[in-house]
Amino acid sequence: MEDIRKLIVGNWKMHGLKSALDEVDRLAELCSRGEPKADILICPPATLLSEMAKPCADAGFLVGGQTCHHKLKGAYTGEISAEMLKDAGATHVILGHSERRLYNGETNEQVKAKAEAAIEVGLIPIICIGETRMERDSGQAVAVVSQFLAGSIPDEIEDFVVSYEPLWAIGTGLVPSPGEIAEIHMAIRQRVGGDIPILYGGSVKPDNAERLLSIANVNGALVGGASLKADDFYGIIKAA
Ligand SMILES: O=C(CO)COP(=O)(O)O
Repeated sequence: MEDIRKLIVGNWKMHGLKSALDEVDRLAELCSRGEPKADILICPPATLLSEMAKPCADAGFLVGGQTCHHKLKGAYTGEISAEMLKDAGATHVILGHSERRLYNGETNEQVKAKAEAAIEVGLIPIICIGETRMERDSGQAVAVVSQFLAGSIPDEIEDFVVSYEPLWAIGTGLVPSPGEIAEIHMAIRQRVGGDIPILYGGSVKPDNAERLLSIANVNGALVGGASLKADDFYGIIKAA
């Protein structure tokens, strides 16, 4: 368990034009100063994926998608298949992010089907789960997260990543206490076994990364806002 290599993921969400490639160059320069002790994965908007794949590969970074369709191909206007992500250079795909569950109505069943599509083409799904503030305040956090896990993870799956992202911590500057994070990550660990990386996401910043990444069973971070600027993201990578 202790030797799971840390994975630091930048989820750029709907941010980033071609000019954002400068941030990749800057990050590459910062990371070239020492051997990173973590795997670094950047999930840009799909429009940037192909273009970022080469500079990222040169710098030793992985690239990934932010979602994919559950069907491998077909008449689904506007959608992106897992195979297209893979073809563009992706190794991973974020699935079931709370923003997609919230704004696109994604259900556990859909997340599970998307994960199956991802696995079929050789992508590693990063399955996101987390509770609302109300669920936490009413003592249901562990139960909610366990329910998400049970519903979103395919039965026949070996290689995947789980990311615990409490909804109330995303973009708010709020983070659960170390004890609260440890409790959830332990519950996830008990369900997924010893080899699966479990990330924490929600207001991870350079100044709290070291503390968050030292909590038991926290094997990395899923970073939103602070992944957009290379210097901030590097601050988090360094902490790992
Ligand atoms: O949603 C997140 C990453 O997927 C977290 O976003 P922030 O780091 O901006 O809180």
